[in-house]
Amino acid sequence: MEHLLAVARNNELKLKRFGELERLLMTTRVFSQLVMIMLVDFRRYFDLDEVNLVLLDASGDWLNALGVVQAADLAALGLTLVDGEHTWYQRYAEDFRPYLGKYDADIHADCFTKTSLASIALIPLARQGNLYGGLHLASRDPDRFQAGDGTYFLERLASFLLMCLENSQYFDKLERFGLTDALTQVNNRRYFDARLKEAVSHALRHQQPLAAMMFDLDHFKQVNDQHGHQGGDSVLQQAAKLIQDCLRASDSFARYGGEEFVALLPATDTAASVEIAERIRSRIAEHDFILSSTVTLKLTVSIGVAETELDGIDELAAEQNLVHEADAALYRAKQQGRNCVVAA
Ligand SMILES: Nc1nc2c(ncn2[C@@H]2O[C@H](COP(=O)(O)OP(=O)(O)OP(=O)(O)O)[C@@H](O)[C@H]2O)c(=O)[nH]1
Repeated sequence: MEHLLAVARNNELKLKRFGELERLLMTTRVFSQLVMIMLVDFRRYFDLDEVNLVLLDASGDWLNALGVVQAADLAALGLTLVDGEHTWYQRYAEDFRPYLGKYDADIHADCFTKTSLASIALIPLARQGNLYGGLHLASRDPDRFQAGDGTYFLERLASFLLMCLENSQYFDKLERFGLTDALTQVNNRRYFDARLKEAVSHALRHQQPLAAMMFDLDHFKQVNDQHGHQGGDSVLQQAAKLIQDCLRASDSFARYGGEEFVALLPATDTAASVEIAERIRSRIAEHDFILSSTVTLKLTVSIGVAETELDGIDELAAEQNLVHEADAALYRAKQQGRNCVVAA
């Protein structure tokens, strides 16, 4: 009797705590925070030895929601974004039912990083015959997950998680509309300011270089004067695309205002960024900007490059200095006659 009472109390406590976790998941709208709850809190809550999350990301939406820097941080905690088919995908492809049972390194090594695991649960995140990812739970206790255990709770958890993840993506998209420049469709200043904070903090933490580039189209006023504001708008759109195409996916690029653009290049020092800036400068100079079927024009760009200090500096000062120095270098490029790259 005593024992039954203890079990009942224990179950009640578990349900109450799970209710709290569910509420937390439901009210968390930011994708990265949701992932943190799934990777860190789940581990603690379910007393597991490893938790990993795989998300199918063929469209790149999840990666976009995180940004490359944050995606790398979460990857270290157990998030894998998969842009195509993967061995684990075939694992679920048959019926999208959870697998509970023994951990076999020959079969399951790609789902976990630890090797001393005894039992696992591989839970597909699926709905209506579509697979979106998988949650992988592992324990050193061989009895923790056993073939034949009921999977109702895990399947219910998986569909709940999928709903929360999708919701966070809707919120991210809504937010993103406020972070995109309407004319050029590249990121706007607000986006850049947020990314600058993250990128500087990451650079200081990992003692990795971080470069900034400021771009300003030369004599842009004349474009407006000669071809009208619409002509100027079209040039801005083409220039934004040209510059963005020269940058990596891990770089952050934004319209800073007017005819000024800015880029952040993680893990890139001054020498490498000057090379990249030089490539962009000559690409713009060579480009025929098309204004109509009969009118094209040539244009140049001036570029200022700077690299963040890594030693003895706080984050806020590093952010301000980086932008200020790139801007000062750009000013010098203008003074030196335009159509050139100047490093701080
Ligand atoms: N068409 C268009 N023009 C813009 C936009 N934003 C800013 N401008 C124009 O960009 C021009 C910037 O001119 P200035 O700052 O004088 O510089 P500039 O003519 O580019 O000369 P330098 O920068 O010194 O080489 C101004 O005429 C602004 O009106 C925009 O969204 N569309």
